[in-house]
Amino acid sequence: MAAAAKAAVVLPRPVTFVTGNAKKLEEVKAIIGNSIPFKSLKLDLPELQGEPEDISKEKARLAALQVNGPVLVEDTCLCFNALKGLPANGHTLFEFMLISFLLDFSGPYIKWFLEKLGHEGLNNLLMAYEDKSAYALCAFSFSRGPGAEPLTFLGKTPGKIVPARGPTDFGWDPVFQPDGYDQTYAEMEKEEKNKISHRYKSLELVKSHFKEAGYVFQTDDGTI
Ligand SMILES: O=c1nc[nH]c2c1ncn2[C@H]1C[C@H](O)[C@@H](COP(=O)(O)OP(=O)(O)OP(=O)(O)O)O1
Ligand SMILES: [Mg+2]
Repeated sequence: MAAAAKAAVVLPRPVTFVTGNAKKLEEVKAIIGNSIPFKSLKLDLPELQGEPEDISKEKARLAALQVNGPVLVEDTCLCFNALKGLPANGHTLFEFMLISFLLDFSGPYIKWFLEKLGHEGLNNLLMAYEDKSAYALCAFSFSRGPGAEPLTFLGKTPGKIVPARGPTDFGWDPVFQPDGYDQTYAEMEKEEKNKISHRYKSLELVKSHFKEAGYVFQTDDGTI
């Protein structure tokens, strides 16, 4: 008798990528191509702050409930290395409070910092430090549906913070220069960014997971 094949996990088609950010969606479309059947939904999900991985997982839980099906979400951070190893002495109380806030939260709070301080302000945060190194971190989470524990996939691209160069249509792209390149993310061709970015690396892991898991996608009428 032939050995029984491992039962395939059948999921309703397609996977919904939930984001409120059109530029993210553009990149995700370009990177995923047709390797995963997906559609997108624009929802601004509430984001609990904390570790990037936890924010992403929680986003996936909420998204799965709203969509009532399989979802992908992602949370992206920009983290400054100098602000981690910083001694507290020699700083005013205000700076100390700001620094302790940044130590824990600079990554996940990048959206807020970018909105309030702009590109120049992000550079100024590092003015006193020689170490301008940073990393872009993307945490994709996939949930098979409401109640399913999300799986998280982290992609990280190291680089440094520089004065803004290039088009300003996507977040902090103009101030992030990846290691090994003399262009900022904003100055790079899209295809180039999508070959090395935090988002690309995270999505490569998502794609591998989908391949290994061998999910089978079923449409409403039951066809696969
Ligand atoms: O590749 C990127 N290059 C430059 N900037 C970027 C990138 N990816 C995200 N960003 C910005 C958008 C937001 O200011 C913050 C992340 O916040 P994050 O919550 O993940 O994004 P979001 O709220 O815009 O969209 P979503 O609805 O998917 O949560 O960094
Ligand atoms: Mg968000």
